[in-house]
Amino acid sequence: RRYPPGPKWLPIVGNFLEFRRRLSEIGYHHLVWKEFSEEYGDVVGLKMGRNLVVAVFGAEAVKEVLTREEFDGRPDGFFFRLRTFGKRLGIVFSDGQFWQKQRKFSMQHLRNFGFGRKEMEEKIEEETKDLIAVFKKQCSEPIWMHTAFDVSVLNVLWAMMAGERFNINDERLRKLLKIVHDAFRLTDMSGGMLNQLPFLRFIAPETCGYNQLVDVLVRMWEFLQETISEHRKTLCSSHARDLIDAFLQKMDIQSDSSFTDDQLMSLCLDLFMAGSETTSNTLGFSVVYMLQFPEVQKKVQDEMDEVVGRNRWPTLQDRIKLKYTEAVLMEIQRRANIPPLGIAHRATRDVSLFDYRIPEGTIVLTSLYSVHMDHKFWKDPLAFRPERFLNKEGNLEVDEKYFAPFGYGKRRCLGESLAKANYFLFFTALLHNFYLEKDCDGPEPQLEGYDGVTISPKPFRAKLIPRTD
Ligand code: HEM
Repeated sequence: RRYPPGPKWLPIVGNFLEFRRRLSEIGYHHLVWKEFSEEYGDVVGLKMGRNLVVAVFGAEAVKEVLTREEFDGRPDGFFFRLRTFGKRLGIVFSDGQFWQKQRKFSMQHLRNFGFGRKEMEEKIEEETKDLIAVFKKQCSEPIWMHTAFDVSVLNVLWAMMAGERFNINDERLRKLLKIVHDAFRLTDMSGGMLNQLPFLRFIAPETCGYNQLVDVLVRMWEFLQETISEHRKTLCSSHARDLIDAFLQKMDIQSDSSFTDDQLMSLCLDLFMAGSETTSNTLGFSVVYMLQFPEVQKKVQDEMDEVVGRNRWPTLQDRIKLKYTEAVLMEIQRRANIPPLGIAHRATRDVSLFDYRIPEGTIVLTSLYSVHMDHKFWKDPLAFRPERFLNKEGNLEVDEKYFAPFGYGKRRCLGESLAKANYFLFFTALLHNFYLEKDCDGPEPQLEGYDGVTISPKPFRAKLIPRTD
């Protein structure tokens, strides 16, 4: 068995230069990979600097990788360790027993603090009320919408993690979230230039993104350190107020050496980053789609008026009846492909995949984009057509093999229930309260966003017209 097909490797850099050349023409990492798949098939093998990188395409191959234990590893290397003090820590880029333990701990304690339960919904409702009130105050002018949900979305997670919330206009947090957005645009899922050719940080620290990345990390560490120190000072051994407290208590019992100061910081960093960026971008794009497809916006509002009425706001209990609205939310996720390549996996031993041999340590990328844009299954994948998720009777019909915005398998998104609840409640609250219209004096809202680990909406404003009827 042989390594998957791909372009010829050059000494030292492998396919690095060819990838960069294509990227400068095409503009998006996932579309460069798509081009490779058109030339070489559903399993493509490259060498990027020192890393072997295999990418898989189509529902069959993606599901195969995401459900096989031997692909449950995460990449290692300079870029991935930079975030976590040169060690393999955190939850997103750790693996093996360490990851299993940390994932279980985080899930269990987030649940204790409301995650996936009624308390979470109540918390989201509070945040939606607050955000809508801010919009109502500001809506005489068009409002910048691409990052409008950032703080509110983070507040829901932060309540469970750190027991606090931020004012929607909190300047420091807004700045922090802005640099997190920028950081997501600096690199790509294979670890980017810094992982492939780490010596570049000495020769071209600016161009390879090293300086900017370190700047983001230092600011994040400072912010998290303050929060953790505050918790340490006021910790009570018999009562945990939030996830940080629960972690500190576990550290104090000293029953498990994987619970350390560095790990607490890394865990917070991972949850902060994974939890804020993806959901805010999805909500940002949902506004773009509603501006570009006003007829869909109207149908959502009509459905909500009929099912929920005008006397109260939609709740999670209404979801089951708001079928068209749910179909719209799914279609936005399918079409916008916020994490187009999911999160990189790693082969934990030599494995065979279909007819190919994948050596231990190979980084494996799963093109969720290719699943959502599969021509055979979706027929017209580029079209924005929420009805594709509804059957003849008007009921939701989803084939999970072809719709996997949160991935599958053991490394499936840990925040899925929170993300879905946030997405539904913020979106419906916005459309319940306002008609959304384009701001003709501002930049046109773009369906295609900025490239990066996650695709993010380009800046745009919208006119929010209160629905008074
Ligand atoms: C719409 C919003 C979101 C989307 C589309 C999304 C999508 C994903 C995807 C595709 C993965 C990778 C699965 C894989 O490795 O194969 C992932 C992993 C992850 N997500 Fe999310 N996510 C979202 C929101 C959240 C939120 C709110 C949190 C916060 C709690 C979160 C935390 C994580 C974590 C910690 C992982 C890594 C899990 C692991 O490696 O075991 N995500 N997410």
